[in-house]
Amino acid sequence: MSIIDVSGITKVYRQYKRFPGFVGSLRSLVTRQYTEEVAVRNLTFSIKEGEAVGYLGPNGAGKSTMIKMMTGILVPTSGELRVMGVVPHEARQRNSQHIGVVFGQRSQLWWDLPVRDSFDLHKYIYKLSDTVFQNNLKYYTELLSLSSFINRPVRQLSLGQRMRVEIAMALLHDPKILFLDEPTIGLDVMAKEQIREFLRMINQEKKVSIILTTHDMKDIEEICHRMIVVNKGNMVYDGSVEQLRTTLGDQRQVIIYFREEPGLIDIPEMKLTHDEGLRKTYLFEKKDRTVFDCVNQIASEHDIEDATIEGVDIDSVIRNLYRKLEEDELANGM
Ligand SMILES: Nc1ncnc2c1ncn2[C@@H]1O[C@H](COP(=O)(O)OP(=O)(O)OP(=O)(O)O)[C@@H](O)[C@H]1O
Repeated sequence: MSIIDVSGITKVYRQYKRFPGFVGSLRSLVTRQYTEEVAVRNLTFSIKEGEAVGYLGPNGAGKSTMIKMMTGILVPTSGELRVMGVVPHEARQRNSQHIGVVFGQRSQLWWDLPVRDSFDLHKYIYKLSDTVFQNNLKYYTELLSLSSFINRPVRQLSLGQRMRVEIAMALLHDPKILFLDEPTIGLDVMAKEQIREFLRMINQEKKVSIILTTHDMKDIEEICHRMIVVNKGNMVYDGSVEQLRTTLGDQRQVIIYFREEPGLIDIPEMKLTHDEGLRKTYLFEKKDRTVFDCVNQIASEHDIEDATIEGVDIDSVIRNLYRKLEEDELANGM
């Protein structure tokens, strides 16, 4: 059963031109000249109950805009969007019963109040029964190890502690869907890992559907089965990481340690991606020859000390996809 249905959604931002100075500001009011920015362009997808979906794309691709439309904060310019049958911006309150939202860069907590008071306010706003509230508070306090700072004001918490509180709060009213915009941004490796483990658990055990945006591919690898990749408002991929690897073909990362500078290596299958002097990294993409064949040719023409051949990791898969998009744009003169 699908819980989110997005059909032909477009969001255009209108930015009014401002003229400088006092006279300018009057002119801005009168002329109302504007430019338009298409942040999301004719997107269609649906998300099923229990799915964990990574929403990816380079900076400015339109990820936050899409999340804001699904949570009802922004109104689409055109198209149809339903979250559990509800049009989010038309019924924000009803929509908020089904969803939890975490914005990594913006807190939903009361800065000067103890954590516990923010939870109490949430109980009041969502009209939670004492039983549901107490049970969930206990459950998330334990799972996210909140007890040592639950009576401290939010402003005294570390970023990692605050993120755990934000996530607990977003889940207190038992939402079916959790939206997270960059939940691990700025966290250290351990804190990231703790949050990923928790999200994986509530997705698998509590069947909470998860939609998250991130620039950290490990978040996707460890939490999401599916990823939607957008670029300049358009969808460029929807499927599993494995499928994307296959779609991009047989790619390998080849690192060669040369004894002396080799100059240009002119082999169509081998693209230089990282140049650190005598240590060079190439992306091998299969055309007519095998990777061993290509490395052998380089070894016969140059003095090399060592070479390693690896399958590409998920970071490289996405980097290669973004690079391909850029190359296509350049080729199309965009
Ligand atoms: N309030 C706004 N007014 C005008 N333009 C906006 C507004 N918010 C976003 N944009 C523009 O819309 C486009 C998409 O922005 P959005 O924040 O959705 O991207 P994003 O994929 O979340 O980016 P990032 O990874 O950098 O957070 C960008 O070109 C941005 O400049």
